[in-house]
Amino acid sequence: MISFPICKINLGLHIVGKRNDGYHNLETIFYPIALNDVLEIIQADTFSFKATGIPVDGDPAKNLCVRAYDLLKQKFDLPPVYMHLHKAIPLGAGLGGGSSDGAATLLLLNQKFQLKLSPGELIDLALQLGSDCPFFIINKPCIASGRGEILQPIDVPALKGLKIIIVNPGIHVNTGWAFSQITPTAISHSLSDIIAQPITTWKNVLKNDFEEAVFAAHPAIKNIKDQLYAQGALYASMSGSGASLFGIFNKNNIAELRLPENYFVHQSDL
Ligand SMILES: C[C@](O)(CO)[C@H](O)COP(=O)(O)OP(=O)(O)OC[C@H]1O[C@@H](n2ccc(N)nc2=O)[C@H](O)[C@@H]1O
Ligand SMILES: Nc1ncnc2c1ncn2[C@@H]1O[C@H](COP(=O)(O)OP(=O)(O)OP(=O)(O)O)[C@@H](O)[C@H]1O
Repeated sequence: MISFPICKINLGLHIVGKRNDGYHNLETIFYPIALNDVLEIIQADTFSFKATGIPVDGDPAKNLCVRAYDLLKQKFDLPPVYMHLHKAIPLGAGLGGGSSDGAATLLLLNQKFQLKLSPGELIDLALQLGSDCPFFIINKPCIASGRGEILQPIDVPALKGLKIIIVNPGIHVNTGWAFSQITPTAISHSLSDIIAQPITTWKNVLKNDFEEAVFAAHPAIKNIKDQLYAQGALYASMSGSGASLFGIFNKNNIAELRLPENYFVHQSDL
């Protein structure tokens, strides 16, 4: 069976409080983006995992696909499988690519071996893999709170018919470090009220709390946001804890950005 794990951007991201378990409560809107990896799972005589495409760092046994399989294996008598992950989503980019692969593995195995896990049970398992993982069980625009697992689907009419450009400069921002730089504050504007307004009103009110610290540490990341606005973006922001930036444009106003050749750039319709 094959699946196409997509990625996400965050429309607004507020860190609202530090929790006793070391994580933070946040409020954000997850928006799915049509940039995807490919994951194939086939029943086999022995377990194996192969990754191709953009190289994934670290121990393959800790890949989120393998961790998702192991998590289900603790609960169910799963047969061995061959898993092939082809990576196209940049890593450690604030786009949730690894989380999406982990969630896709849970969804595929649930379907293939008829495990009958409900969406709520899949979300609980996904949260054990990472805070961004539960969203990828749903894969529809959602307003999120808690660590990101309290999810409410939401319509974002302001984005209909527009185009997105994602730029990743390949700078790695450690997520734990980014959270450690934030002093949590109570949310002053309701995210759902903001995104119900026309996109031209978002610029000064829809904010990613990580930008200040990440831009201070990496001026090259801020420079991309400035370029996106200079090229006519209706709205531009960093996604997650970075380092990807996205700009939202009218279809007839696609940016011609002057970026270093090694930067990753993706364009798609919203
Ligand atoms: C920044 C976001 O991408 C926004 O969508 C996510 O909150 C990050 O989610 P993620 O990459 O799945 O992160 P995790 O693997 O769960 O956590 C990495 C580290 O980030 C910090 N962390 C993460 C999520 C959260 N709500 N509070 C935190 O404090 C913790 O130090 C944690 O050890
Ligand atoms: N399937 C996978 N795809 C990508 N990275 C993975 C995967 N499995 C494990 N990882 C590890 O997770 C790290 C973060 O990758 P991911 O693409 O999920 O970044 P991200 O969405 O920006 O997350 P973070 O916000 O934690 O940086 C990678 O550097 C890699 O070591």
